[in-house]
Amino acid sequence: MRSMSSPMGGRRKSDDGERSLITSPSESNVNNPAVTATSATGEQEHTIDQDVKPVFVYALAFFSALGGFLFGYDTGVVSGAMLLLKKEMHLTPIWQELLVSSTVGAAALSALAGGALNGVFGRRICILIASFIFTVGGVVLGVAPNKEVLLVGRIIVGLGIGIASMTVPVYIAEVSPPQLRGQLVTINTLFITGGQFIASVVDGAFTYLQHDGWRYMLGLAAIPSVIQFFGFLFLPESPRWLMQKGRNQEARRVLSQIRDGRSIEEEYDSIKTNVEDEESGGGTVLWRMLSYPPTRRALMVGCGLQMFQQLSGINTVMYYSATILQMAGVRDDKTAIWLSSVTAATNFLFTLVGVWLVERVGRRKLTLGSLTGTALSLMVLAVGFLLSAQHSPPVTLHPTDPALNSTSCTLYGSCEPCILDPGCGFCYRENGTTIYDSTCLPANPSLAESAAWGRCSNVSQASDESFWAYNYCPTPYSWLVLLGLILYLAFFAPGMGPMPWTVNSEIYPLWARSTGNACSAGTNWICNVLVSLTFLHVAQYLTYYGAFFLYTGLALLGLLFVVGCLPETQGRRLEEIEALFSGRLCSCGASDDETSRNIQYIRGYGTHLNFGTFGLLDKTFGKESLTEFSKVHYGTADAASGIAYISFP
Ligand SMILES: O[C@H]1[C@H](O)[C@@H](O)[C@H](O)[C@@H](O)[C@H]1O
Repeated sequence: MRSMSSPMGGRRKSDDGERSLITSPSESNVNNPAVTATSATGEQEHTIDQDVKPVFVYALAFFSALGGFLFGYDTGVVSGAMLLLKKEMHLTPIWQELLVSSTVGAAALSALAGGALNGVFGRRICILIASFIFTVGGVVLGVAPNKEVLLVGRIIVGLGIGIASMTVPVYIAEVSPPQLRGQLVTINTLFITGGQFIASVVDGAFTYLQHDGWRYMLGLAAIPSVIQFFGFLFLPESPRWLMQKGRNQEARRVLSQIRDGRSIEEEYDSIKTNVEDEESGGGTVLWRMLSYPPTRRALMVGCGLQMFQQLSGINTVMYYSATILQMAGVRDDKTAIWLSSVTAATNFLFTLVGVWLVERVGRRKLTLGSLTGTALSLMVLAVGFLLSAQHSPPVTLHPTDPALNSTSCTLYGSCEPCILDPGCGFCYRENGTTIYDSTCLPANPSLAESAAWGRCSNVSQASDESFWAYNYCPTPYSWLVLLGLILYLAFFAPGMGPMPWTVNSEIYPLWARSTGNACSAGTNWICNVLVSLTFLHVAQYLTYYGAFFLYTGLALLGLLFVVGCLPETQGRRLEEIEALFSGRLCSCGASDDETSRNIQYIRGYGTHLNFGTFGLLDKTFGKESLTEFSKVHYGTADAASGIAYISFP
């Protein structure tokens, strides 16, 4: 038996058809002890669960979201740690890149493997494994004697991040009541951005400790992971997973514990029916997902959202924020690091706006609004870079030293092409807004923080006020780029940041949930590696403004995808969401506007139900609602349990 849904005419006011559907069972159906309806706005769910104060669920969400915090902390802390590490361990650019991207690469692999782990061991054990791995990784990084051990530590930490990133949203979604689910899962992304923010503050604080500062930066992550580990020793497994494993008594106990002793019968029955329904399939889960249209569509929507999250360039913007700030005139390294934490704080604060909005406007509108703003801000960033490039200061000094003959740096006539060549940087003096005595010089191959040769080769001791710009050009249009950066974060963080995680945690039926989340989280990490590793090359070939126009185009493509394919999942039970994907792919979103459509789920309990016959509907629900039910398109009832699901054309 499969739950069904479909549109049912226009949105009605609460005093007409919709209300009659909801109220009629209790008013007129004596044979039918429990009938509930859920509207697209989740109104009825609210009346059922509104007064539940699930304190315990908040505690579960908090301890789980520490996984999100570690995800954010470990991905965020590395940029500051690298500044110190590259000096102390004399890291070549290859090693720097390895230490940064090994974590993300390992996260991609373990997120994909996390699906199987989740299916076998359950959510709780997976979170325990992830926090254990985080702790080991933190300790290894903190005590690492050389770069090889550092690399091992970074890979270990990445393995933890991958498992946590796919398990935590699933766990939170499965323990939350429907009307709080979006908010609680979004809290996980709040913790991710919170982790990134704290990491930037820790980076700022420990840069003053030139020797071994990086040990504290990287090692401190072991503290929250130990807290999470011990917290989870006392927390329960997801009742949905327990039922899937046939541990029904345990599931009932956990459900009543997390619902603070409220009646759980209806929820328990609904999960149980869903589990029984799902046990019938054969073959691997991924194969079953791909061959069953609703889960195939859900998977495409889930992976598509994660892909567009990364392709709209969040990590490039985060990574590039220090450089953008340098363009804006912040030359001192330490100030740039501190100001980068302002960027991370903006990301965090606006994710908070997302937590507030998600249950008010729903996932679809939030994602659409966020992605529209993100595309526009990317355009502002691109135009800012374009104007900066068009007004790029010329090279005025052409030193004739023979040491320069072997480099390409002498070929460039202005700053823009010079800084886009990874081997060169721009050395200049300035007087107010006037740039003078400017040269394109080879960069110091290991540090790139100074020129390899001549003026600017020892910038900190230069008495003549020469500036060394390795990957930016001084420009009067930096304000536009800064504006683009702030707008970008303000729009991205409430919607495109958290919604891909939130939506993925709720669009798959139970049997496909861990595999679906593993695939989508894996897609997120793979696209993350792709975008961050290619950014500098893309910029080299397309220039910075070209790169940002490219991201604008990708964000616009993402917008089309969201408009067409993302249905609203707000307020629905996880067991009911599968029905949203029963239509053709990318027809679900387009017609699923709450204002033009009203989806209803009617679930009836009782031995009298037989939805094959409409006459019985009349008897069951009373005359008043017959007009609505005459539109019934499909209905099934399980004779044994007496639970029926019907849908409307
Ligand atoms: O949702 C998160 C969040 O937006 C982070 O800021 C970003 O770094 C991650 O890649 C993303 O998955």
